[in-house]
Amino acid sequence: MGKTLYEKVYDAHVVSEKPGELPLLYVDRHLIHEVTSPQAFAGLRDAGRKLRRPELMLGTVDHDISTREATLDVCSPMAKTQVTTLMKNCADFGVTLFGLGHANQGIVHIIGPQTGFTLPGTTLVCGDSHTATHGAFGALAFGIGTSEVEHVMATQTIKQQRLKTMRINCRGRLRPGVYAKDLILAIAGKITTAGGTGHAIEFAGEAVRALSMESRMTLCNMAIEVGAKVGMIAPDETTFEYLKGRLYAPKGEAWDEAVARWKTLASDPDAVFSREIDIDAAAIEPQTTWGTNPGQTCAITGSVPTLDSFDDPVEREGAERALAYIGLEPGSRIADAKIDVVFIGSCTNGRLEDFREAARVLRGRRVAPGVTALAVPGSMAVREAAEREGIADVFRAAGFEWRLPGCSMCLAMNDDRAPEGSRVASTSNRNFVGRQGRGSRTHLMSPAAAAASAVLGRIADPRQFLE
Ligand SMILES: CC(C)[C@H](C(=O)O)[C@@H](O)C(=O)O
Ligand code: SF4
Repeated sequence: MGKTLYEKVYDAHVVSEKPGELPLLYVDRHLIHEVTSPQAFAGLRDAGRKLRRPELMLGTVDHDISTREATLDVCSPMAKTQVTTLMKNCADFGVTLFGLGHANQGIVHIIGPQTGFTLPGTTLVCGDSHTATHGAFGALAFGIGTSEVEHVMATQTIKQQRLKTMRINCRGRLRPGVYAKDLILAIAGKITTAGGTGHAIEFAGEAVRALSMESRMTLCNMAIEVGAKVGMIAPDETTFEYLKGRLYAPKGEAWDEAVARWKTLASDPDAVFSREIDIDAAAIEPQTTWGTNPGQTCAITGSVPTLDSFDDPVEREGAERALAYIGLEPGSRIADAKIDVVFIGSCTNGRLEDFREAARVLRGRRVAPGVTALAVPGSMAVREAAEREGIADVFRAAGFEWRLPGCSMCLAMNDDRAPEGSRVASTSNRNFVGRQGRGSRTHLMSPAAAAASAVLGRIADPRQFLE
């Protein structure tokens, strides 16, 4: 029987497997950031241990740094401590760090791919739940806890259960004005936030093959939001073209060898998945969330569900609670919801393509009066490229604040917080209660939809602004 992409990468990394114990996997790549690494380094120090392979690690600062200035002076005491601790740890232990102001600094899930640190067929871990993003390259990538971070630092291995496999076949092509973000929100709406639990998801089908690498990352980024630790896409010419020539990508003969190897990773035609799901990608409309988890979605052209539409009493009660928090009437048109804040950024949608698409909507238009709009590039490289292309000017002219890279209002650990009670059109991945600031209310959507919402001051379909 053939193997799936996930099984091929998993099996190639098993170091030891004993009855009654979790298999031990070799780790090829380890990304770290300021929030989940300090205790791990401290544990290592206490035990008098060194890093097993510091050259396989890469660090960045992203979660609680300021996006106004690239200095620690304007950061919270907590951020100061975390960032300076990471700087010291990386210096002491010999880890490359893209620190504040560094040309490669950015959100951890953006800088890995951008530098070619993320490669097909590798195992990649990070103390961060959105590590599945890197699966877009055909890497087996997943988030780990802080004690596991320490284990990887000391041994370059991790204990990891074999997951069940799920293939999501995305048939047809996404229509213009409909993006990878809409696809993953539609999937979340269909399978719920628990649909992928215990599975490694493979996104496949014509719609996925047609996506750029940046869009594929958006898709895999949110695998965790449907309950799966892992989301993968088979590497192909799009993948190779993206990686070629990047800082840490193999060069010369090693590149040709690597590509030949990567071409063998795709799931075999006779591979069997534990579960298969079909999605009609061509039928998807722009999506947004109406509730407090990413599975509570509807079409932007549609309405918030009525309570009668829920058969399951638990779901119905959840919807009722979510709507009370979000402040929307059951059955109301979602496009009537007025917004106060717009956030374009995060590891879901903070890449160049995202800003390009939003700029298509914003060119020659203005943010509606009373709306605060933030554009936060996912990395310094994204920011520079957007400046060079004139995109940054489009955002500024429209009335957006054009910031420095970081997680920012995705989780509001720095001072980018949506005010209490405000409604936010956001390109991030989580719409949990209070996620973007205490009492804030989040609607997840694509960058083009967020830009359209900024212009109209209410949740808006981007297609009306796209020629
Ligand atoms: C801070 C970090 C541990 C967290 C995560 O694991 O995802 C954050 O990135 C998030 O998105 O909530
Ligand atoms: S941008 Fe948001 S989701 Fe991504 S790593 Fe940062 S906090 Fe987590």
